[in-house]
Parts: sequence; C-alpha cells; structure tokens
Amino acid sequence: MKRILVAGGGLIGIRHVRAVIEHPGCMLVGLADPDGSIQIDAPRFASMDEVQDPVDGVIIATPTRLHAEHGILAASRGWNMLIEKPVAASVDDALRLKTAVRQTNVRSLVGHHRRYHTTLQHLKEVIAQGTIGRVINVSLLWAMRKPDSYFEQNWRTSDGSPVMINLVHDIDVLRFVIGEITDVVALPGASIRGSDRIESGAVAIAFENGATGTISFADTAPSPWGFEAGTGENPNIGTTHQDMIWITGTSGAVSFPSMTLWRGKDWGTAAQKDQLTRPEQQRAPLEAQLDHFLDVIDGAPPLIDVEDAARTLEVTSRIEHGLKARTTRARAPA
Ligand SMILES: NC(=O)C1=CN([C@@H]2O[C@H](COP(=O)(O)OP(=O)(O)OC[C@H]3O[C@@H](n4cnc5c(N)ncnc54)[C@H](OP(=O)(O)O)[C@@H]3O)[C@@H](O)[C@H]2O)C=CC1
Ligand SMILES: O=C1CO[C@H](CO)[C@@H](O)[C@@H]1O
Repeated sequence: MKRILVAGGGLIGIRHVRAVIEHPGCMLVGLADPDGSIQIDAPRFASMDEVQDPVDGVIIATPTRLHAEHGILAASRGWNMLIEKPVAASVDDALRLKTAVRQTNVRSLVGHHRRYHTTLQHLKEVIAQGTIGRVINVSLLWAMRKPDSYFEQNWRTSDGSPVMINLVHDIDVLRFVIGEITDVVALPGASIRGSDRIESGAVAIAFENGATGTISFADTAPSPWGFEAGTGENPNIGTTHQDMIWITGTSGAVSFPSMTLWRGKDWGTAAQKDQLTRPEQQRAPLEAQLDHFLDVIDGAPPLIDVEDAARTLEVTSRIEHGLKARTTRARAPA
C-alpha cells in the first residue's frame, strides 16, 4: 500500500485527494495546504515541511509558481512526485527541478493527464500507423468562457493566462500525437475582461516532421469546441462531444474526438467517410494517471517525466512570451 501525500487542496488538488482515498493501492498520508478550513477525512498539514510521516509519493497541486520549489523540496525528502502541469513557471525552474530529481534519484511524473485518454492514445496509433499517410496539417480549437470568479483574489488574477494553464495541455497533446514542435508564431486577441492577461489568440506551429498547424484559443468565448467539452473529461465543464482537432495527411484526414476518418485520392473524387472505433475509457484519465503513478513509484517508465514536460513547457513559454511581446507593443503609446 503506497503512502501518498497531496500538496495543494484547490480545484485539482481536491480531485487528487478523492482519487487517492478511493484507490485500493494507496492511502492518503494527508493534505498539505495553508488553508486550514479545507476539511478532509485524513490528516491536515499547513505545509509539506510539517509532514513527518513516511511518504512514497507526493502529488503537487499547488499554484504553478510554486511547483519547482515544492518539487525540489520533495526530491530532497526522497519523495517520488506527480507534479501538476505546467511542470514549472519557467523553463529555468523546470531545469532546476530536473537536476534535483536526477541527483536524488526520485521518480517524477507530470500531470498531463490527457495522455491517459484511450481515444487520444488511439489517435496517436492511427497517425503512427500511417492511416492518413504523412501528416500535413493540424488544426486545434480550444475556446470556453471561464467564470470571472475563477480569476478573483487568487494566483490566477496575475498568472491566469490560458496559455500556461490550458494551452500547455493542447501543446502536449500535439507533441504526443504528431511529434516535436520546432517553431511557433503567435498573435494575441483583444482583451475582453480588461485584464493584463492573455485571453485569446492564434498560434501557428511547425513540427520537426514537416507538418504545420494552427491553434485558436480563448477563455472568453463560450463554445462547444475544446478538449474538455469534446471528451467530457472534466466534471466541472459541460460536455458537447464536438470535434476540436482536425488532422490532414497525404492520403486522408481524421478528426478528434469523434475519430471520423476521411480517405481521399485527389480532387476528382469526394473523400470517403469512415468511422474509426473509439476504445472504451475504463478508468477516468485522472484515475488512470494515479494507477500509473503507483507503477512509476515501483520503477515503471513514466509516460511523461519532468524532462519531457519541460519540452512541452518550453514550446508553451515561447508562445506566451511571443503573445506578451506583441501585446506590450500594441498597448505602448505611439
Ligand atoms: N491537470 C488538470 O486538470 C489541472 C491542473 N491544474 C494545475 O494545478 C495547479 C493548481 O491549480 P488549481 O487547483 O486550479 O489552483 P487552486 O488555487 O484552486 O489550488 C491551489 C491550492 O494550493 C494551495 N497552496 C498555496 N501555497 C501552498 C503551499 N505552500 N503549500 C501547499 N499548498 C499551497 C492554495 O492555498 P491558498 O488558496 O490559500 O493560496 C490552494 O488551496 C496549477 O499548476 C494548475 O495549472 C489545475 C486545474 C486542473
Ligand atoms: O488543467 C486544467 C486547468 O483548468 C482547466 C479548466 O479551466 C482544466 O480543464 C484543465 O485540465
């Protein structure tokens, strides 16, 4: 029975707490969070420093700017870690964390839980098998309207850009399914909430394998298109089952999550539609991620460790900085 500590009991941390309590292969050592009012059926600690009980693994679900500090602390205690995405607030922080993980020989897994979606894993296989030929383009749309309260009086007021919070997932999905991203160009959209944060934009990307793609994103537009809406993965976000990724190749095209396949030859014949099967999702991604974390603690190779997640972060940070640079220039007095 693995002993798991959770650090940070907010929006996602409390879901991890529940998952750990319900999992037959682990027990909850407790929750470390300075907010003493969070009540759970397990010991409470104001911080990770207070924990004296033995810990096999810690799930770090604290605000992003604290990930590196908390990950380094966990490593110094010899605790294996599942650290929420983005792995750190900056690439430098991620690299410091990578070094600490290496030096202490602890194991790391990063919370890019979308990688546990069986349909996404199937999409990756379909692409790798060459079902649509060589990948040419990908188009991804993620747009939702977050409630204003999400940004009120918490770390997201300043650090709440949907690029670092949400697009980091989409970038990881594209790396997972299509391959490494080598180049990005990003354009910011208008501010709707009047905040200094990035709220929406458009990104063009190039992959190492020669494919290119576009991403449109917004946290200000209520829409049926986005990973959570399309897959129904987040209990807090309404499900629409609409597609949100479209991929073209030299002999066909496929859209996700419906897994609609189109086979074509040239413009003389209409592409033929086919329905690929969608494997059943037996365990919710967050639960499947916890199953995997317990295996990682036992020595299984992690699906995405700090080093790999640092590459997702590097691309995401480039997008964030590109958007910010253009926003600053656009708002500067002439
Ligand atoms: N994989 C996923 O689906 C999701 C991942 N995330 C990621 O998880 C992280 C947390 O996000 P979210 O849950 O939305 O944030 P929340 O603000 O809802 O939760 C963070 C919690 O951490 C607490 N905290 C602050 N400082 C410390 C500390 N030193 N030690 C322990 N706890 C601390 C906060 O307390 P206080 O409020 O008092 O400061 C708060 O309760 C982010 O990195 C985010 O990107 C978030 C949502 C979903
Ligand atoms: O990581 C995440 C951050 O928050 C989102 C909601 O805004 C989640 O859906 C997502 O998985």
